[in-house]
Amino acid sequence: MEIDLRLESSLWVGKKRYKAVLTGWHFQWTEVDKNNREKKTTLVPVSELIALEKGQVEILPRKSVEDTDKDFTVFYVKRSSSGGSYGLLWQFGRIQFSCASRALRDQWTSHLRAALKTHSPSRPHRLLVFINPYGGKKKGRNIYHSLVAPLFELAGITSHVIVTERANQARDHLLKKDLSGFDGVVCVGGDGMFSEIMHGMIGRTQQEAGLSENDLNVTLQPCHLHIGIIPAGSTDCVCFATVGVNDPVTSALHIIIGDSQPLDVCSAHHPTEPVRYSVSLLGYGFYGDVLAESERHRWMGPLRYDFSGFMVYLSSRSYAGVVHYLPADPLLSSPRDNTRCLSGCSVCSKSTERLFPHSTVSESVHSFQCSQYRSDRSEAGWVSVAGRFRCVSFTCMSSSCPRSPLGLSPSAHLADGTGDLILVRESHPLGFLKFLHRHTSSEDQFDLPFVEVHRVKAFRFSLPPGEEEDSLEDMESEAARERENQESPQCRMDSETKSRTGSEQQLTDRAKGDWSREKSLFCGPCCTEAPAVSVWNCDGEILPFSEIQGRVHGQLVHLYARGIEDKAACVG
Ligand SMILES: CCCCCCCCCCCCC/C=C/[C@@H](O)[C@H](COP(=O)(O)O)NC(=O)CCCCCCCCCCCCCCC
Ligand SMILES: Nc1ncnc2c1ncn2[C@@H]1O[C@H](COP(=O)(O)OP(=O)(O)O)[C@@H](O)[C@H]1O
Ligand SMILES: [Ca+2]
Repeated sequence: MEIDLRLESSLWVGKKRYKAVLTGWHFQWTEVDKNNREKKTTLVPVSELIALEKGQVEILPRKSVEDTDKDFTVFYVKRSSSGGSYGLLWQFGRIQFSCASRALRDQWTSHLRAALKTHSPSRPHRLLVFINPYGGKKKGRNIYHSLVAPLFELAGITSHVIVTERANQARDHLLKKDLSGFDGVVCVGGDGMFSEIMHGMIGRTQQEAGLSENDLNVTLQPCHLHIGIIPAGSTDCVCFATVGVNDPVTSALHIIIGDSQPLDVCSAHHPTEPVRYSVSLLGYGFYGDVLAESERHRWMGPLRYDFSGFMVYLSSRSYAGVVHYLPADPLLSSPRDNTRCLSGCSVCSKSTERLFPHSTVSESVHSFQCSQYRSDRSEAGWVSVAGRFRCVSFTCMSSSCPRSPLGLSPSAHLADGTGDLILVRESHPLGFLKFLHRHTSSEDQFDLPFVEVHRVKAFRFSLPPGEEEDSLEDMESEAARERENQESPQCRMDSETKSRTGSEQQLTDRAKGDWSREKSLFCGPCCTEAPAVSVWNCDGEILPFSEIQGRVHGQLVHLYARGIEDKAACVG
């Protein structure tokens, strides 16, 4: 039964009179001057009310200034255009109303509370918060306690906070500990920390569903707990690409009002390794090398990527490989259609209907995706491209971030069940610089003769025939044999043996995180040959192998976000 939540009366803010109206979905107030003329109206969707308190209340520091029995204070989401070129910043607005009587005040507060309950039902009440104290500029703890916790408290959210003491603590907690009673998980950190939490959540969901996540053919179950991201990392790409800004208060407000944004996830498989998941970047070649190089310069903080990017650019490497991909339906969208995935995106909404056609989400997802993928696994429809590449990148979303406001693939969609595969062939260094530089402006980085981009559902990358990768154990034992043989520092291998053992040694070193031998691999100035293989950058984590199979799982996780809001539509 629909409760009548409509209420209208005069209210006062200081000495000014306002006409206040609650329609159920919206709460609005309009200043009325002495001649009864209406002036500016503020309209707030009920779903964007943050909190409601009797009396006159301040936060930061939180105190009740004056608890008069005719007053109430409303906290709500207020938008402002960000300094950058992209999304909208959210701040909290606060207004104190005075009523003609205590009875009217109580009527307003009870109506507003009832409207909130009816029209904003999916707000979290209890959250599990993980803070990485070492992410980005190491300010995670401070950001959470000074900017976020007071807002959660105001909104009546209780949180269990864990400041991590080691890498993968959050992942292990999510895999093993009791999560009952929590409505969502909050990640205070960067993309690496988000990745850890995502791995924990996806793993836990599959465990509970009795599914083997390492099996490429298994259709994974979507996670039911939402993830909130408070940006406190180096790239903050997942936050930036799903909210439009990397601002802790904006993200906290999206969490409080229980926004929901589904997100595609790519699973990356290798025969001998556990599955890894990626949302922002699976990159071989340039981005793999940048990440590997940057690990040596972690002390530089976020700048390590720029420094390493510069160094790797100078090394001007390219790598041989064969890429196979399964194109997505070109009638639905294309990576070069010049559209942007914005809040309420119709391509993503249609995908939701396609991915989850019935009301019981889990059953329908399972049957639909299984049949879809079975046909995907046949070679029918797959396309292959061989060559030498400066980079092979795959992203499930635009991957916009402060470094690249439109992102790796500006027209990619957050939740359409596809990802964009970007192939950059060997080219003149200046051409590659042009490609990179276009990421920082609105110029089309795909409009270059050595670049191609494909919207795909799955892909795989292999080394050229005859150069396939052995298992890591094989490589390690071969590398050990090789080291024994190399007691004399002379350059004595024939070029074929050299490149083969060289590439295997590199992978072995990289697998162990040992980059120190990189230069000495090619015994001095007489051998200036570049390394034959690179590694994968999986959302900021090194995957120490070359051959990989990737598959997109549509809308596998949900974030407390709503996509990027259209500036023109939202700021009046
Ligand atoms: C000439 C300017 C070139 C600017 C090129 C910008 C490309 C930016 C693409 C960014 C994609 C980001 C995808 C996200 C990846 C993150 O998951 C992941 C982990 O993040 P976390 O540490 O916060 O946990 N981040 C990364 O792997 C970092 C990748 C960043 C690559 C930056 C490369 C900078 C390149 C500078 C080249 C300079 C060449 C100058 C030659 C004269
Ligand atoms: N307490 C900790 N000590 C060391 N590493 C941690 C800790 N907590 C999380 N990590 C790891 O730190 C890595 C980087 O974290 P992230 O928050 O993404 O920062 P950044 O954006 O600067 O890389 C993540 O892979 C995460 O697993
Ligand atoms: Ca997508």
